[in-house]
Amino acid sequence: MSVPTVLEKILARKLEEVAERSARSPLSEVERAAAAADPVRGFAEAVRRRVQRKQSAIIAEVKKASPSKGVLREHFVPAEIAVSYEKGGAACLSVLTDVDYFQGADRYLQEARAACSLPVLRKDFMVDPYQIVEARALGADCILLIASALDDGQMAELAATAQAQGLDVLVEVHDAAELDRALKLDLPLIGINNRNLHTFEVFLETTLDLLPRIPRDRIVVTESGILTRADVELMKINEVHAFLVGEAFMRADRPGDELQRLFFPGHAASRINSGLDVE
Ligand SMILES: O=C(O)c1ccccc1NCC(=O)[C@H](O)[C@H](O)COP(=O)(O)O
Repeated sequence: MSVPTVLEKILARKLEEVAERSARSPLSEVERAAAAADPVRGFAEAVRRRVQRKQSAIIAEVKKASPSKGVLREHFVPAEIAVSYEKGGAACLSVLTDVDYFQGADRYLQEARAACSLPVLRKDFMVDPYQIVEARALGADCILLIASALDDGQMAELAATAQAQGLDVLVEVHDAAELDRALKLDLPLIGINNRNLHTFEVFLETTLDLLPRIPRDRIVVTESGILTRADVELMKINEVHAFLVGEAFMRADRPGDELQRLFFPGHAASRINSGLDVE
């Protein structure tokens, strides 16, 4: 028998977690909370608006720790980080809610969203429709579907639940076979994760290799391993304008300042947030 990878362990734990949570709060109760949640902020639209102008659309991640890197940030105050990201010119936030492997929490999403006006992705490992309704109840605007964690039937069911809840979906792939499966769903945001979630290897070429296979009506989000100005330039000269970035910002004293330095050097954040052309 082969040793399970970290992704496989995370997914096994998620199934237990869903069982525990639904025993504590039945679906009907979570559905009522979801129906009473604040109106959604358009996540895909916030990304699209910038990409159409060839401006960088940054989905800035709020992540205390990760399985591959351990603790990234000791001073971790999600509301403070969210404010800093908004000032630095982020288009959206991604907040880790997974407790066991990322030291995340549901309340981090709520605190980050309440502190700013940006749309928020619930960054977690979705395996059951319950978690999607829960995401809406928490105030999320978008959820993540990871193709390598789901079969076609599960992806379609989870995407339909998200749509019924009014949530956007970021569907994440790492290779051509996963991309073909993701493209069967009518979803505008395609995330290409440069990190192999089984081995943790990171290659930015993953995005560049898959790009030619993606129809022009989809928005490509390059995810993971963007650390330097050269990484950003490499993506931009290949017409990739949407980025999901965590580590580079989380290790900085002021995450929003680092965002601005990496993506909008020499420009005032007020111009970025007002939608003026800055690149
Ligand atoms: O980051 C990990 O170690 C990890 C392990 C297993 C599953 C997912 C994992 N990360 C999620 C992500 O892909 C990143 O948080 C996201 O793309 C940002 O990446 P980075 O800028 O490299 O922090």
